[in-house]
Amino acid sequence: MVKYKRILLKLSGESLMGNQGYGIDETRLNEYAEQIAELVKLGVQTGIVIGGGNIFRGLSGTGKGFDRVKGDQMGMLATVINSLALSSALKNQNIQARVFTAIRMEPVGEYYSKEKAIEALQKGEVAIISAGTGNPYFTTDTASALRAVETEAEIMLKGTRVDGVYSADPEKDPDAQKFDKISFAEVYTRNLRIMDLTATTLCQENNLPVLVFNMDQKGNLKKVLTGENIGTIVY
Ligand SMILES: Nc1ncnc2c1ncn2[C@@H]1O[C@H](COP(=O)(O)OP(=O)(O)OP(=O)(O)O)[C@@H](O)[C@H]1O
Ligand SMILES: O=c1ccn([C@@H]2O[C@H](COP(=O)(O)O)[C@@H](O)[C@H]2O)c(=O)[nH]1
Repeated sequence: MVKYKRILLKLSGESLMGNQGYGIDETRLNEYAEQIAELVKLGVQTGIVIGGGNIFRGLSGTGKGFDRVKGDQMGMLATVINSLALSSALKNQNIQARVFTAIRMEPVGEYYSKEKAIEALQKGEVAIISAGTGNPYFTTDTASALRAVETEAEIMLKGTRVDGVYSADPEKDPDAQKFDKISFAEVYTRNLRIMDLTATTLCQENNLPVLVFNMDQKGNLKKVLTGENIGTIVY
């Protein structure tokens, strides 16, 4: 018995590089694909948005003299690369996946529409929705929130490399305390940056709960779906 019928899974691009420092680590990619395949076999309708931080982020480009809009477009293309890699890894697990792109670029992927993505989900195909929102100055957290709301997902699962939301960034503050649950209002008042503010607002305004959990630990995705108490729920 699974807890959710339709989900939107946000994967971190940065996690996809494993210990390499750049690009895609095949071991990590295949581990993600195995975890997702388990879910699909349980009948969970699965939409996915992947970040691009393992390849390029627009903001870091501006520091090197890139035009911000061009840099963001490069970042969005990075998410397409990650999405293609994931679709290929899922195919190796005998899972049907369709890559949608927010920027038109057939035959690399199908141009995204809510209807096409929902149709894929209803057929039991994984809908990997890439190229962010298609617009600069956003992030893939915001794209995830947007696609979750559009595709009527019950929850956004933010699979990341920390095991939940903390009172401060746990990668910087060893004394940070983990929350089991936290309201969106408290995320604002405590200025917690597990997602950017645009994404947080979109989730809050549309009553979309977010579960933050460690995706790099094998088996965690299934635990989330079978109702085990891991991660932090933001409501
Ligand atoms: N209060 C907090 N609680 C937990 N994590 C936090 C907090 N504040 C900042 N973080 C950071 O947020 C990161 C998770 O964000 P995310 O998974 O989106 O990573 P990313 O590097 O932005 O990936 P992407 O490549 O998708 O952009 C964690 O690695 C953690 O360091
Ligand atoms: O809607 C969007 C989403 C993303 N971008 C750009 O892509 C990179 C990679 O995404 P991350 O969320 O940081 O992993 C991001 O830094 C932006 O430059 C975008 O412009 N619009």
